Amino acid sequence: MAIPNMRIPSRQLFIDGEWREPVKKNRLPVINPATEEIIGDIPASTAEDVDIAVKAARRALGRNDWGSTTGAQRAKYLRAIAAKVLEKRPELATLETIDNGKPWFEAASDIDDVVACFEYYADLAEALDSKSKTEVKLHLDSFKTHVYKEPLGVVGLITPWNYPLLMTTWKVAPALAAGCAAVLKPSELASITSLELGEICREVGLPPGALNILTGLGHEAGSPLVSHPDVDKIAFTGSGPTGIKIMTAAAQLVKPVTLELGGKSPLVVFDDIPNIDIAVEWTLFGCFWTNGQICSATSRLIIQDTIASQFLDRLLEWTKNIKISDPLEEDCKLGPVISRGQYEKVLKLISTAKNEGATILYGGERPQHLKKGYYIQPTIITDVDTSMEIWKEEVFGPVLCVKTFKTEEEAIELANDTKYGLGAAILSKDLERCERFTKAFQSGIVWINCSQPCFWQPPWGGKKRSGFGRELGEWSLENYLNIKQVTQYVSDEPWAFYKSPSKL
Ligand SMILES: NC(=O)C1=CN([C@@H]2O[C@H](COP(=O)(O)OP(=O)(O)OC[C@H]3O[C@@H](n4cnc5c(N)ncnc54)[C@H](O)[C@@H]3O)[C@@H](O)[C@H]2O)C=CC1
Ligand SMILES: NCCCC(=O)O
Ligand code: NA
Repeated sequence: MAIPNMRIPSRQLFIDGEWREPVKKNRLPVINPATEEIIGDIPASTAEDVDIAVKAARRALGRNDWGSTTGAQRAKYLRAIAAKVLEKRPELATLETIDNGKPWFEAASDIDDVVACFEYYADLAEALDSKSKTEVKLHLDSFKTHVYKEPLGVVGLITPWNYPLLMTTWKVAPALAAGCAAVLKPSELASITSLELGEICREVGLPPGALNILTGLGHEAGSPLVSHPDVDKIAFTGSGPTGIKIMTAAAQLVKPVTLELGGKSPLVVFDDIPNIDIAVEWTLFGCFWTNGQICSATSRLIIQDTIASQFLDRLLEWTKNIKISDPLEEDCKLGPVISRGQYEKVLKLISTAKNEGATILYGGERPQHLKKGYYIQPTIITDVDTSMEIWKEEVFGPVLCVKTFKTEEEAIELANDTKYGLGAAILSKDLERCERFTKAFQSGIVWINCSQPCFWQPPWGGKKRSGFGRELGEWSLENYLNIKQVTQYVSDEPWAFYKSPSKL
């Protein structure tokens, strides 16, 4: 497949079904992390734009062309969006790669997931019609109670940069399926493909105001969205500190939030693995896929001491074999991290690990052959102590730290030794042991004999400092529905709680 060359389309904000210049007319640069060059710009929205977008969303909910649609009618729009995304797959993949830095073939596979997600939520939107009013059986005949599932209202969706269009889709697809009107604020570090989703919605004729897209900085656009009194809910994916800020601001308005935050997930490897190369590859994929910028990365390898030396030797050979290049090259397997800020943050975490006494077994620096771009070698750190920052803090870069264990109890203790609780993985031939670990892992996601595969049907999310709420599957639809119970008195008899006054 020839990778198309692309220029960044120049876009405005997408509000009320059309492109609108931000009130303050500011714009932000778009930087290609592989070249460090400015390749375009995006509009910078502020509180004034947020207010205009929220009003447009509220109007959409009040109009028949969106607010009173059935799930089946909304499904048509979702399927039309899916078809358009598929049609534009090569161009969207290229835009994703030059904006985010992920290898082109990974970006293209993200776009496939976007298509599947919109189609999946179209099916769920259709199915919603038969579930939007259900009777609840009571112990009394004089009353009838029904439960209505209705759109929650205007929802604010705030997304990160590591899977730009996919994380946007994880929120937009279920929100639209539920019949909400959405205001999306993608990350300023990778907004291009989310703006292209606006163009796709315009082309398929999505009713104005159903989806509004405001690019801009977190504190200038995201924060006013969270605090806006006419926004009914916030769904957020990003860092822990920002999640805390969002939850604090939302609490002032008793506004519900779902938070998909960071992680420091373990990968436990036992010496009974049937094939060391299969186990080594899952270990690499679990931490170095997406240029290492995965919220659920299994960035802590916990390996049984009986196999550790042989496993690490093989891990080194596989790691040296990873092709690090411009992500537009066909067989690139590791591109740059998202930004200079992230590049410096990751290198700082590595140097702190060294200063605290850990060993950089491999990597830890800029690859020699790449003088430009925010590239960091895939890095393996050993002689790690549980008191070290590299063991405790999320790196969000291609950095794997390693500890050994002797017994199952020790492995479980090490695996759960984290403030996070997103994912956890175990590689072992003994499936009863895997079952024991599944129960013992303090996480929302468990992988057995693999790491990272993520599908749109099961729930996605964590516990502890990884946040709460679930994305994907039917679970995500619930995030955007209001559950209303309706109780009707169906008897002709008086209620007779009070003594009736003398007859009229
Ligand atoms: N869990 C995940 O999937 C992700 C975790 N991260 C973690 O977050 C760290 C920082 O990355 P960032 O992109 O800066 O994440 P971030 O959490 O700062 O930003 C994520 C989104 O929140 C918005 N935002 C920032 N401050 C806000 C505020 N006060 N109110 C409302 N919205 C706000 C941003 O504009 C962006 O759209 C990374 O180093 C990584 O550790 C980053 C991206 C994804
Ligand atoms: N495979 C999707 C992971 C989602 C995230 O890193 O936020
Ligand atoms: Na960028």
